[in-house]
Amino acid sequence: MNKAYSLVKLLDKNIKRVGVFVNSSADEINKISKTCELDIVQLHGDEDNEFIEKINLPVWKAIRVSSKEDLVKANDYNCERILFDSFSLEEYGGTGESFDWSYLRGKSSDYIIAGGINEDNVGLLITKYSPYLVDVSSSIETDGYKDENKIRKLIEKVRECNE
Ligand SMILES: O=C(O)c1ccccc1NCC(=O)[C@H](O)[C@H](O)COP(=O)(O)O
Repeated sequence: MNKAYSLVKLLDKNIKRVGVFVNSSADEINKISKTCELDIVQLHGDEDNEFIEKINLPVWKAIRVSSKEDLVKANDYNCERILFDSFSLEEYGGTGESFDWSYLRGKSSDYIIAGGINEDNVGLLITKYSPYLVDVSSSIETDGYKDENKIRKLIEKVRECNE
């Protein structure tokens, strides 16, 4: 937690601090949120509404998509935002794989989209589906660490969508 907090302290004040958790206890999440001065809690595990109610911060709940029926699950949760990510049997997130975006059927400005987003496909995702946010992980890493050059390239592609 000390390392997380030292990184959080380096962030520009305008950047939202989002903590990603997978099946942690509510007590632990609330404690880490407070210590690390998070703004948002992003839940990628099997958390339900009863659990979400115990979280002291706004919650973004991840739904892992393997069929178009999974998108309807967005209605099941009381939370600030829904994030659609790819389903994997092995991982709760960070798979580097996209789900079939055609399931979104048009504009998706209420939703956060994740899963296999990279500098080659982020433009299409934004122009075609207008998500509330895109959430990117493995494509901007090198050897398991975030790579500044890759992050810059991805941000350039995102900015090109608004030109
Ligand atoms: O990134 C991880 O390793 C991870 C592991 C377990 C649960 C969630 C995780 N990441 C959460 C994210 O929001 C990722 O950005 C999202 O799953 C997309 O990842 P990627 O497909 O690698 O861009």
